[in-house]
Amino acid sequence: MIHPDNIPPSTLKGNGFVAIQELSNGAPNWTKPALLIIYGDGHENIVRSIADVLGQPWELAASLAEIKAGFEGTIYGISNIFVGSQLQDWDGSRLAINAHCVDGGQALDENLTSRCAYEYLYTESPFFQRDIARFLGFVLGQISHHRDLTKKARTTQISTTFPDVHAALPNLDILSVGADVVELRVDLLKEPLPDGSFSRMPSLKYVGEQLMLLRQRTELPIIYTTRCTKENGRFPMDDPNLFYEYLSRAIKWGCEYIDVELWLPEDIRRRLAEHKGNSKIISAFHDFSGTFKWTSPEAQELFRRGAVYGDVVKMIAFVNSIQENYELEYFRSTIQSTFPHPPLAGVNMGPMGQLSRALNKVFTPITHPLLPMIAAPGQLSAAEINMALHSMGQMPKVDIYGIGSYRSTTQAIFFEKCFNELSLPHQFMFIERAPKGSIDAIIRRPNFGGAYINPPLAAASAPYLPSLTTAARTIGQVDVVTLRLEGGRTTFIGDNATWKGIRATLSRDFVPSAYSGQAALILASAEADAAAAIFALKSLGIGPIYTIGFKTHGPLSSEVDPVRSVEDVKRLQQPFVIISALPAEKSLLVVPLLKHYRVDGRSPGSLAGKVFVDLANGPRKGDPLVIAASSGWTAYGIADVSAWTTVETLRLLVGQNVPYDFVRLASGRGLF
Ligand SMILES: O=C1C[C@@](O)(C(=O)O)C[C@@H](O)[C@@H]1O
Repeated sequence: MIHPDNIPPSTLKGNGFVAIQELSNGAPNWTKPALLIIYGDGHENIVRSIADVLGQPWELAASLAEIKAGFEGTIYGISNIFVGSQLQDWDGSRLAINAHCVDGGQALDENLTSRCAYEYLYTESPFFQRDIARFLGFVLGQISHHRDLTKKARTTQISTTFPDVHAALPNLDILSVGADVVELRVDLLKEPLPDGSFSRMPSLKYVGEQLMLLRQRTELPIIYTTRCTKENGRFPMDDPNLFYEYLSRAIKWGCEYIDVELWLPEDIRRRLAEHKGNSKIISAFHDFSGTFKWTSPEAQELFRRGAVYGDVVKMIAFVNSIQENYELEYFRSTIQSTFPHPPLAGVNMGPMGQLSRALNKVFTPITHPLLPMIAAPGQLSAAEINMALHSMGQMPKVDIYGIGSYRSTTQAIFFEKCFNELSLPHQFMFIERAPKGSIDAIIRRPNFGGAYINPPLAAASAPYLPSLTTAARTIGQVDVVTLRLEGGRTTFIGDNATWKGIRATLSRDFVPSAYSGQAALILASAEADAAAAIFALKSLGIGPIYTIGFKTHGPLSSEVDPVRSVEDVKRLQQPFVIISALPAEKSLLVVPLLKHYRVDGRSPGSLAGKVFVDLANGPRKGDPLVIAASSGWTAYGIADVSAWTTVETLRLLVGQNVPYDFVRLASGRGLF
């Protein structure tokens, strides 16, 4: 492992406001962050929105002295007019975020930008609460895409080459099917000038707004790239400080990844590493000469240098022969056996290098037919890579099963669509199962490659699945079966994706710490119907859970208490989240509770942003979601949860990332 001598850990940013602790039972214990929000004149609403997303109370203040004397758990907002020069000697006791509304016509105050730890660019119309949740979740260290991606067997990055992100938006969902990360080629952006021409380089204002736009529309983490002219980009190389300026701003904007070219002076790369906060650095090296040698000592040295500041090291060379792919593979295996960290993304450019694009496993750059141009010679699409892998025996064709009731046949059609879109070789088969029928015979079929089961299987009824994930065992239900090859033997693993679907739904518009220590109320006719929801809530560090209609007995029962009477309801801690797992015909029973605990988040000091999830599936008389929304709840239905569950299921079964919005788009209204 390579350790830079003089680099402090990645939390250098100094946003030590959030203590991230994993409790012994695995549930996180998030501390409520202390924030100071600077808002533009007339845009104080953003303070309430941010507090909503955090599940914390808020106040507006007229001076920093007032804020310093205030409660730590309260989110304070101060107008950029009042704050003036006071920020100059801000003691950092709260993380300062400059919230700038780009559609208000107000100019950005660069002085404020430089004094704040982060800058949140947003639009009021349209307004995206989920974008705030994503930004805060990331900068506060509560969400780490990188941690999840490093666990994935293969990852890809789609290199967008649009001069203006607006052009990408209509097709973004389709473009990103199969991609794990999206790259914004900042150097390829073309900022129009009033005279109809384009500026030599996009201004920071233009770049910030383009980044904001992209982030509002994709759930994928973003790589922010300023590729220089020598490495097939357009960023001029005469002033390296320009790279510092653009890249350090990307860190302030909360970009998940920044691409830092290795030719940049050491001082610039070091300073970026020292201030990267939760952003990750991709150290990038490109050689277009056609003479680069993977077998040379120089190649090893380049990796070592990249590894000093890089969380990922990317090395890319133009090649002229197929032989050079074998040399790259040898280089890759040597590097991987010598340095467990950081991961190497190594590919060859040019038609002769395409083999390496199929073999590389870390952040493989991909293109898509809908992009205006390829970002580098020889780039392949996700579908082309899958076909190549299959033809080389690296992705054998298997049968993936959908096992379920008639109702889940539309889900089956969606799976087939995805397999086609990604050119996966697998065959999809749907099998109807009697409600309590065994699936033993199915998993023993010769070409079985995995299955989803909807409705799920009771874990206790499936002794033929000896290996269960912790989630499946604790929840007591299996909704996905995957295969693992161990020592030449195949093991079947029973997993549960539903809890992840529920958790993803809960985290869409609220950060994880919003749930910690808060009360939840769950309604169901039986424990089994609510188990995945309880597990999801516990994974977010929720406080007490109250149940109505059932009692818990198994491993989920700690800190879960049944509500017995109306008197009990009156005494309960106000729930931050209500989940109804009642059957469709009973789903209106939740309505009095939604009304009783109606949300009033408009006034300062009050705790807003409460969540209602209705898991009912099927025809019913009235819709509690409508009533919940009109009582101030942020409400989600089974379509949301099922779409997220499908995203998770696809990841588990075929290792491919398909965005939530694509699932919603491609499955129409009838998925569930
Ligand atoms: O670094 C890379 C890799 C790349 O050059 C390629 O070869 O696919 C494409 C670029 O957009 C990206 O920044």
